[in-house]
Amino acid sequence: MTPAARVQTSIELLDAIIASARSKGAPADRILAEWFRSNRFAGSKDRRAIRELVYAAIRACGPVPETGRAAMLRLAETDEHIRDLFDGSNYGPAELVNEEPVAAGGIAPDWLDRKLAGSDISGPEAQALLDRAPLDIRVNTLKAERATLALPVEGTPTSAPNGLRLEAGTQVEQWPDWREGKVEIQDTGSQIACLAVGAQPGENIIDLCAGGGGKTLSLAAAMDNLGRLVASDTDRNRLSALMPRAERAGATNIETALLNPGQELDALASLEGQADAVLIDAPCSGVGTWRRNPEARWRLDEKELARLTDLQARLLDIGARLVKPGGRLIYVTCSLLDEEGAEQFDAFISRSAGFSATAMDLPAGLARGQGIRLTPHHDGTDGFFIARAEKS
Ligand SMILES: C[S@@+](CC[C@H](N)C(=O)[O-])C[C@H]1O[C@@H](n2cnc3c(N)ncnc32)[C@H](O)[C@@H]1O
Repeated sequence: MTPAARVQTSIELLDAIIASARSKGAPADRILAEWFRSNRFAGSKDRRAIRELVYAAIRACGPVPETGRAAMLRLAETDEHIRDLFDGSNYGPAELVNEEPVAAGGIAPDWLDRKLAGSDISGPEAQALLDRAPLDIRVNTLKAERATLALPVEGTPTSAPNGLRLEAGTQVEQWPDWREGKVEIQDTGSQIACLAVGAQPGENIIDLCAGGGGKTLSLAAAMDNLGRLVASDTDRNRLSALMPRAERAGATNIETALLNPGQELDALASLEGQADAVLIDAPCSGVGTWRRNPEARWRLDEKELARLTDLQARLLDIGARLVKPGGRLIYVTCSLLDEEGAEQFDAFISRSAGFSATAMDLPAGLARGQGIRLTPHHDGTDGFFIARAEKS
């Protein structure tokens, strides 16, 4: 493909991504994967170039752009080379006309910009939300040790005790060490959130929103496979990805529980008041993961944010019922908005007799309300709010 044809293809893909964001349809990654699958003439260099153009254009636009062409023209404002490719050549974008609309730049749609600023995310903190994310792995201590594991490439130790940072794009999933479960791909922020649980061998721990088990596997390793670790979620597909991962990781103390939305406690009734620790890695806006999913900021609206904050409050109350006296509840979101983080946790503490916030000794982050916040700018991790409460 010519460079101009790659730009035109990216414009068409951006049109599809914008329409899909508006209708809450398929995510950008899936739209790209499908296009690559059905257009085999695009070679690996074309695919890489198109992916980079599409994601750079998404990052360059704050609010949802009107069209893919307007989004590409926003990117072209910072890259003259792209502008020159609007030359009307075969398969390339049509020539520029006077006063063509250019999509607005910035960090996010205005309403979200204001919410970020209200949570002290502005300037370089806001800009860093759109950086490219690094690739972090966690050495699985059930099978290996960071100090002695010889990997195909050398990683840089991160602030998480078992973490290593690799060059973005490293094909970790092709390594024998990954297939043998010695390493897991996991952002450093996620690894640090697991440290906040303080999981110990022999404990009874519930990972209430376990999803595909990223944090569950980390907890199983901290427990050295001793004790009981219940991984629950309402999403059957995500939860079903967990056991094969656990097998690869050699994690043997995990059991899964599929929950009914709205009746979560039904499947967990026998565990009420029993858990040494309950981790609530709550569904959230995902602001802290925009580096990986920059188009997520075009999908969020105030109604969805309100739905998420209501769900988070409900999950906190459900989690609280499961904690035993003297046990702990750990609340985590990958959002940087206070209404999903510090304020949500404050409200929980205020309405929950017997629970009080406790200090955590984590290797990164800054105090935020009664918890700790990690940010891409300050910590070089995905953004997280992490807080812990103890039940008297
Ligand atoms: C942030 S993700 C969890 C990520 C996971 N802990 C990990 O580390 O890979 C939030 C999860 O909450 C789940 N969820 C949504 N509503 C829920 C509910 N009512 N009860 C339990 N889990 C729920 C979602 O399906 C999603 O998997």
